[in-house]
Amino acid sequence: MQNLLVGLPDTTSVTVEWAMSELLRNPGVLAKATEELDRVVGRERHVTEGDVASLPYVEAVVKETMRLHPVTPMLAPRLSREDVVVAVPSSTGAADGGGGGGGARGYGIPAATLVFVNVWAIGRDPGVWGPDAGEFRPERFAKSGVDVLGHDLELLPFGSGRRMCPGIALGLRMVQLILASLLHGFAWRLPDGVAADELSMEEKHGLSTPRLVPLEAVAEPRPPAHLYAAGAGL
Ligand code: HEM
Repeated sequence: MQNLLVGLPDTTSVTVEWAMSELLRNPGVLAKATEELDRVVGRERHVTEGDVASLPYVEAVVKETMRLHPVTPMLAPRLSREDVVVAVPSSTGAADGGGGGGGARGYGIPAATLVFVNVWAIGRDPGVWGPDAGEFRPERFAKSGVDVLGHDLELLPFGSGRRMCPGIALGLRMVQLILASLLHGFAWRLPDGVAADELSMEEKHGLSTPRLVPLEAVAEPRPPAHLYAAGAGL
């Protein structure tokens, strides 16, 4: 059933809308991403897919968005095939596991248990991300090497293992390219009278987590007017 919930339009647009929301609430981050685009792409042409690999700060913005706002807060359910103890660092205060791991510290999970992995909670856990876990700070990825490819278990917006998202390459590339194009093509601000700290960040809870209320923002052209003609600058 999970593949009914995911796919291109919803997953990518939900992620881009959260990214834009965070950027509008964090003008310093928005300015830094825009500066990177001006430096790498300039203002005389549009962003192309080939530019994405040269935009590490935009990539970090996407990762930070996926950390705080994973499209599917719970991964597809798993069923444990055997007794297992999931080891955890002692700082989390987990009890001794009783699931067949010889008393190792961790969580004992008996065979045939339905397991839900809450990536939303993992992404906001100060025990994993530090005391600023609730802040939108793409810089945290500058030197960390943590990626969204399913190997780093603290960041699993596309899941992990055999059932991880088969659309990851397309989905990731689309989010990066759409976001870069929006930031490069327009100067963004909140509507008059809406302060950054007043912007609603409430989520609609369900199998996916879009914004509760649609984002409203004002866009003004940045590059020269002739680039907005159909097909120009590509
Ligand atoms: C930003 C974009 C996307 C995100 C964040 C996303 C996220 C996810 C997640 C979290 C899962 C569950 C993985 C697990 O439980 O380990 C999933 C599964 C899946 N995704 Fe995506 N997805 C995205 C884009 C796409 C695209 C573009 C496609 C298809 C073209 C796609 C097709 C699927 C399918 C078919 C599954 C079910 C796989 C299975 O159950 O074996 N997704 N996705």
